Amino acid sequence: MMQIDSELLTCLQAYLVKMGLSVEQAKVEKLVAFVQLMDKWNKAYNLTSVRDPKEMLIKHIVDSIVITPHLTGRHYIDVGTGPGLPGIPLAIMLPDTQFVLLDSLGKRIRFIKQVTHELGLPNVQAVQSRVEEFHQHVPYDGVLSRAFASIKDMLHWCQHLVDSQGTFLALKGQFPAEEMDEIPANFKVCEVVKLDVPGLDAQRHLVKIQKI
Ligand SMILES: C[S@@+](CC[C@H](N)C(=O)[O-])C[C@H]1O[C@@H](n2cnc3c(N)ncnc32)[C@H](O)[C@@H]1O
Repeated sequence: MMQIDSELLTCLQAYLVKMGLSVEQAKVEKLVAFVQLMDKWNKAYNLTSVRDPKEMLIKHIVDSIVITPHLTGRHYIDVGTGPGLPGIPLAIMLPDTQFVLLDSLGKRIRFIKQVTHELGLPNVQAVQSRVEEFHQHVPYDGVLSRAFASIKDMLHWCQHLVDSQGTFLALKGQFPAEEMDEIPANFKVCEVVKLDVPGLDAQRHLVKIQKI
Protein backbone atom coordinates (compact mmCIF):
# COMPACT_ATOMS: atom_id res chain seq x y z
CA MET A 1 0.00 0.00 0.00
CA MET A 2 1.05 3.63 -0.39
CA GLN A 3 3.08 5.61 2.14
CA ILE A 4 0.71 6.67 4.94
CA ASP A 5 0.87 10.32 6.06
CA SER A 6 1.77 10.12 9.76
CA GLU A 7 0.21 13.52 10.59
CA LEU A 8 -3.14 12.48 9.13
CA LEU A 9 -2.89 9.14 10.94
CA THR A 10 -2.32 10.81 14.32
CA CYS A 11 -5.16 13.24 13.61
CA LEU A 12 -7.64 10.45 12.75
CA GLN A 13 -6.58 8.37 15.76
CA ALA A 14 -7.38 11.37 18.01
CA TYR A 15 -10.89 11.67 16.50
CA LEU A 16 -11.49 7.95 16.98
CA VAL A 17 -10.55 8.25 20.65
CA LYS A 18 -13.03 11.15 21.00
CA MET A 19 -15.69 8.94 19.40
CA GLY A 20 -14.89 6.13 21.82
CA LEU A 21 -14.13 3.84 18.86
CA SER A 22 -11.38 1.25 19.04
CA VAL A 23 -10.34 0.57 15.44
CA GLU A 24 -7.54 -1.77 14.26
CA GLN A 25 -4.45 0.00 12.94
CA ALA A 26 -4.81 -1.57 9.48
CA LYS A 27 -8.29 -0.05 9.11
CA VAL A 28 -7.17 3.38 10.33
CA GLU A 29 -4.36 3.29 7.77
CA LYS A 30 -6.83 2.41 4.99
CA LEU A 31 -9.09 5.31 6.00
CA VAL A 32 -6.12 7.69 5.80
CA ALA A 33 -5.02 6.15 2.49
CA PHE A 34 -8.51 6.84 1.10
CA VAL A 35 -8.17 10.52 2.10
CA GLN A 36 -4.75 10.64 0.42
CA LEU A 37 -6.25 9.18 -2.78
CA MET A 38 -9.14 11.68 -2.71
CA ASP A 39 -6.61 14.46 -2.26
CA LYS A 40 -4.39 13.13 -5.07
CA TRP A 41 -7.20 12.74 -7.61
CA ASN A 42 -9.48 15.59 -6.51
CA LYS A 43 -8.43 18.06 -9.20
CA ALA A 44 -8.59 15.54 -12.06
CA TYR A 45 -11.88 13.94 -10.99
CA ASN A 46 -13.57 16.87 -9.20
CA LEU A 47 -14.43 14.58 -6.26
CA THR A 48 -15.14 16.99 -3.40
CA SER A 49 -15.18 20.70 -2.65
CA VAL A 50 -13.17 19.97 0.51
CA ARG A 51 -9.53 20.64 -0.43
CA ASP A 52 -7.67 20.18 2.86
CA PRO A 53 -6.98 16.50 3.73
CA LYS A 54 -7.31 17.21 7.47
CA GLU A 55 -10.74 18.70 6.82
CA MET A 56 -11.59 15.60 4.73
CA LEU A 57 -10.87 13.47 7.79
CA ILE A 58 -13.66 15.17 9.74
CA LYS A 59 -16.13 16.09 7.00
CA HIS A 60 -15.88 12.83 5.06
CA ILE A 61 -14.30 10.04 7.13
CA VAL A 62 -15.55 10.68 10.67
CA ASP A 63 -18.92 11.84 9.31
CA SER A 64 -19.26 8.50 7.46
CA ILE A 65 -18.02 6.02 10.05
CA VAL A 66 -20.19 7.57 12.76
CA ILE A 67 -23.08 5.47 11.39
CA THR A 68 -21.16 2.15 11.55
CA PRO A 69 -23.09 0.87 14.62
CA HIS A 70 -26.37 1.36 12.71
CA LEU A 71 -25.42 -1.10 9.93
CA THR A 72 -26.51 -4.48 11.22
CA GLY A 73 -27.33 -6.08 7.83
CA ARG A 74 -25.07 -7.87 5.35
CA HIS A 75 -25.70 -6.09 2.06
CA TYR A 76 -26.08 -2.34 1.47
CA ILE A 77 -26.27 0.01 -1.47
CA ASP A 78 -24.90 3.55 -1.24
CA VAL A 79 -26.82 5.63 -3.79
CA GLY A 80 -25.27 8.81 -5.24
CA THR A 81 -22.02 7.77 -3.56
CA GLY A 82 -19.88 10.41 -5.37
CA PRO A 83 -16.25 9.57 -4.47
CA GLY A 84 -17.43 6.69 -2.21
CA LEU A 85 -19.08 8.48 0.71
CA PRO A 86 -20.13 7.05 3.05
CA GLY A 87 -19.60 3.67 1.31
CA ILE A 88 -15.79 3.37 1.23
CA PRO A 89 -15.17 4.30 4.91
CA LEU A 90 -18.00 1.95 5.96
CA ALA A 91 -16.62 -0.88 3.79
CA ILE A 92 -13.23 -0.42 5.48
CA MET A 93 -14.85 -0.54 8.92
CA LEU A 94 -17.09 -3.55 8.08
CA PRO A 95 -15.09 -5.95 5.85
CA ASP A 96 -17.70 -8.75 6.21
CA THR A 97 -20.51 -6.54 4.89
CA GLN A 98 -21.10 -6.18 1.13
CA PHE A 99 -21.49 -2.71 -0.39
CA VAL A 100 -22.66 -1.64 -3.81
CA LEU A 101 -21.53 1.94 -4.47
CA LEU A 102 -23.62 3.50 -7.18
CA ASP A 103 -23.30 6.80 -9.03
CA SER A 104 -24.39 8.07 -12.41
CA LEU A 105 -21.03 9.74 -13.11
CA GLY A 106 -18.42 7.53 -14.77
CA LYS A 107 -15.37 9.40 -13.48
CA ARG A 108 -16.48 8.95 -9.85
CA ILE A 109 -17.02 5.23 -10.41
CA ARG A 110 -13.57 4.98 -12.05
CA PHE A 111 -12.07 6.64 -8.97
CA ILE A 112 -13.86 4.17 -6.65
CA LYS A 113 -12.59 1.20 -8.72
CA GLN A 114 -9.06 2.58 -8.38
CA VAL A 115 -9.54 2.93 -4.59
CA THR A 116 -10.90 -0.61 -4.14
CA HIS A 117 -7.96 -1.95 -6.16
CA GLU A 118 -5.31 0.03 -4.24
CA LEU A 119 -6.78 -0.54 -0.77
CA GLY A 120 -7.91 -4.12 -1.33
CA LEU A 121 -11.65 -3.89 -0.67
CA PRO A 122 -13.26 -7.06 -2.09
CA ASN A 123 -16.54 -6.19 -0.32
CA VAL A 124 -17.13 -3.16 -2.61
CA GLN A 125 -18.76 -3.26 -6.03
CA ALA A 126 -18.77 0.05 -7.92
CA VAL A 127 -21.59 0.55 -10.40
CA GLN A 128 -22.23 3.39 -12.85
CA SER A 129 -25.98 3.83 -13.24
CA ARG A 130 -28.84 6.13 -12.43
CA VAL A 131 -30.45 4.59 -9.35
CA GLU A 132 -33.93 4.58 -10.93
CA GLU A 133 -32.56 2.27 -13.65
CA PHE A 134 -30.62 -0.11 -11.38
CA HIS A 135 -32.42 -3.36 -10.57
CA GLN A 136 -29.70 -5.89 -9.71
CA HIS A 137 -29.18 -7.82 -6.44
CA VAL A 138 -32.41 -6.67 -4.79
CA PRO A 139 -33.52 -6.65 -2.05
CA TYR A 140 -30.80 -5.00 0.03
CA ASP A 141 -30.76 -4.82 3.83
CA GLY A 142 -30.44 -1.08 3.47
CA VAL A 143 -30.11 1.90 1.17
CA LEU A 144 -27.59 4.53 2.29
CA SER A 145 -27.66 8.12 1.11
CA ARG A 146 -25.64 11.17 2.00
CA ALA A 147 -25.97 14.56 0.28
CA PHE A 148 -27.96 12.81 -2.47
CA ALA A 149 -31.57 14.02 -2.62
CA SER A 150 -34.55 15.02 -0.49
CA ILE A 151 -35.93 12.11 1.54
CA LYS A 152 -39.07 12.08 -0.62
CA ASP A 153 -37.08 11.82 -3.88
CA MET A 154 -34.70 9.24 -2.40
CA LEU A 155 -37.67 7.02 -1.43
CA HIS A 156 -39.29 7.51 -4.81
CA TRP A 157 -36.13 6.60 -6.77
CA CYS A 158 -34.95 3.78 -4.49
CA GLN A 159 -38.13 2.03 -3.32
CA HIS A 160 -37.49 -0.95 -5.64
CA LEU A 161 -34.18 -1.71 -3.88
CA VAL A 162 -35.55 -2.93 -0.51
CA ASP A 163 -38.49 -4.99 0.72
CA SER A 164 -40.42 -4.44 3.97
CA GLN A 165 -37.46 -5.80 6.00
CA GLY A 166 -35.02 -3.28 4.53
CA THR A 167 -34.20 0.17 5.85
CA PHE A 168 -33.45 3.49 4.20
CA LEU A 169 -30.66 5.30 6.05
CA ALA A 170 -30.44 8.99 5.11
CA LEU A 171 -27.63 11.11 6.54
CA LYS A 172 -28.86 14.66 7.02
CA GLY A 173 -27.66 17.92 8.58
CA GLN A 174 -30.17 19.70 10.79
CA PHE A 175 -33.24 17.77 11.97
CA PRO A 176 -35.08 17.42 8.61
CA ALA A 177 -38.59 18.28 9.84
CA GLU A 178 -39.87 19.62 6.51
CA GLU A 179 -38.50 16.68 4.51
CA MET A 180 -40.10 14.25 6.95
CA ASP A 181 -43.49 15.92 6.48
CA GLU A 182 -43.30 15.02 2.78
CA ILE A 183 -42.73 11.28 3.28
CA PRO A 184 -45.39 9.25 1.40
CA ALA A 185 -47.97 7.30 3.43
CA ASN A 186 -46.55 3.90 2.45
CA PHE A 187 -43.34 4.61 4.41
CA LYS A 188 -42.74 5.14 8.13
CA VAL A 189 -39.92 6.85 10.00
CA CYS A 190 -38.58 4.28 12.49
CA GLU A 191 -36.02 6.49 14.20
CA VAL A 192 -34.11 9.75 13.91
CA VAL A 193 -30.70 9.53 15.58
CA LYS A 194 -28.81 12.69 16.50
CA LEU A 195 -25.18 11.97 15.66
CA ASP A 196 -22.25 13.29 17.60
CA VAL A 197 -19.42 13.99 15.15
CA PRO A 198 -16.32 15.23 17.00
CA GLY A 199 -14.66 18.21 15.32
CA LEU A 200 -17.73 19.04 13.24
CA ASP A 201 -19.66 22.14 14.26
CA ALA A 202 -22.76 21.36 12.22
CA GLN A 203 -25.62 19.14 13.39
CA ARG A 204 -25.91 15.65 11.89
CA HIS A 205 -28.90 13.31 11.90
CA LEU A 206 -29.49 9.77 10.66
CA VAL A 207 -33.08 9.14 9.52
CA LYS A 208 -34.19 5.48 9.41
CA ILE A 209 -37.22 4.70 7.25
CA GLN A 210 -39.05 1.49 6.30
CA LYS A 211 -41.83 0.51 3.93
CA ILE A 212 -45.18 -0.15 5.60
C1 LIG B 1 -23.62 15.87 -3.82
S1 LIG B 1 -22.99 14.35 -4.40
C2 LIG B 1 -22.85 13.46 -2.87
C3 LIG B 1 -21.76 12.45 -2.93
C4 LIG B 1 -21.51 11.66 -1.65
N1 LIG B 1 -22.66 10.85 -1.28
C5 LIG B 1 -21.11 12.55 -0.50
O1 LIG B 1 -21.71 12.45 0.57
O2 LIG B 1 -20.17 13.35 -0.66
C6 LIG B 1 -24.41 13.58 -5.17
C7 LIG B 1 -24.01 12.44 -6.10
O3 LIG B 1 -25.22 11.81 -6.56
C8 LIG B 1 -25.04 11.45 -7.92
N2 LIG B 1 -26.40 11.31 -8.50
C9 LIG B 1 -27.32 12.29 -8.67
N3 LIG B 1 -28.46 11.77 -9.17
C10 LIG B 1 -28.26 10.43 -9.30
C11 LIG B 1 -29.08 9.35 -9.75
N4 LIG B 1 -30.32 9.55 -10.16
N5 LIG B 1 -28.57 8.10 -9.73
C12 LIG B 1 -27.29 7.90 -9.29
N6 LIG B 1 -26.47 8.89 -8.86
C13 LIG B 1 -26.94 10.13 -8.87
C14 LIG B 1 -24.19 12.55 -8.51
O4 LIG B 1 -23.48 12.13 -9.66
C15 LIG B 1 -23.26 12.88 -7.33
O5 LIG B 1 -22.03 12.17 -7.40
